[in-house]
Amino acid sequence: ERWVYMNGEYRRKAEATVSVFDHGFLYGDGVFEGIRVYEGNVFRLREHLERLYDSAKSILLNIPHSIDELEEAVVEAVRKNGLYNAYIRLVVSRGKGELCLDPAKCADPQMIIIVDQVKMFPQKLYDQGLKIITVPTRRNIPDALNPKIKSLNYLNNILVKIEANQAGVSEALMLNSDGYVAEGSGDNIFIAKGGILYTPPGYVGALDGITRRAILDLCDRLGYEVKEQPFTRHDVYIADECFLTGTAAEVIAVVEVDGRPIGNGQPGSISRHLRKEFRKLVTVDGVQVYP
Ligand SMILES: Cc1ncc(COP(=O)(O)O)c(CNc2cccc(C(=O)O)c2)c1O
Repeated sequence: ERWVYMNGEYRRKAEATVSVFDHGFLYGDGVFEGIRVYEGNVFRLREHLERLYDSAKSILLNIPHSIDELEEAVVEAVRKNGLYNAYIRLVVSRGKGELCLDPAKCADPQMIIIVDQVKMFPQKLYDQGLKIITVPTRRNIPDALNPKIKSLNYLNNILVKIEANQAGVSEALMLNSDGYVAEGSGDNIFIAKGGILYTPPGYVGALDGITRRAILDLCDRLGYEVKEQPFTRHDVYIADECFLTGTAAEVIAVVEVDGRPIGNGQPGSISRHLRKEFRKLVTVDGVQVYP
């Protein structure tokens, strides 16, 4: 039986409900984080919380807790559920309001912490690599709804997921309005060419992924050169390797994009190496829940 943290108290899953007048439900007015627990370690919890507060600040949503209090609440929620390997969904919604957009009419933001089992890609996709496509749906332009804000507004991503489903693939890439590769529906992208790694810089318009940052740190430590510069679908097609990074995906190789085999069509040596090293990182880099 799972416990859900809601605004300072725990409720059973069945009682963990929000009002139909909650603007998170009505308009996607809120922010969230997806975090993983590995063997009792909440991977990079502080970085996730800092991003949550940045996203909230950007939409002028006040989180009624300090970041230290929230860190404590997350650790406590994991402990309360007695899980060592889990997926945490942190949600802050604008809260109950009137049937109009005005956030000023919402008095009590909802602070929710869900702790549950992890849903991942099947192991065979890690061994064989993903076949993905690029889709016509572009990533939100930064001067509309900035893709760096991890908001509850995931329709841009869901539309991409629908196009992936229609094409019978498990992930799809969005371009930005200039035609440069931005990211997947729920993950960041890296390619490798001639031993050098490339990943889109922030200004292309993508979520500043925590896993992406962890891979950049790993590349630094392992001596892989990484260039944060824009690239196109062509650059992906002719790359030696391609892989995606994200809390759910972790590090997963891409072996085909729009029908073009990437490299020799097998997961590449760099992505295999980085995935191995990443798996070592996740049990130590973060906050331990249990003594
Ligand atoms: C649009 C987008 N881009 C990149 C990432 C990777 O960011 P992190 O490395 O910080 O996770 C995300 C995060 N995507 C994400 C996070 C947690 C769960 C799920 C899910 O598909 O259930 C998806 C995302 O939603």
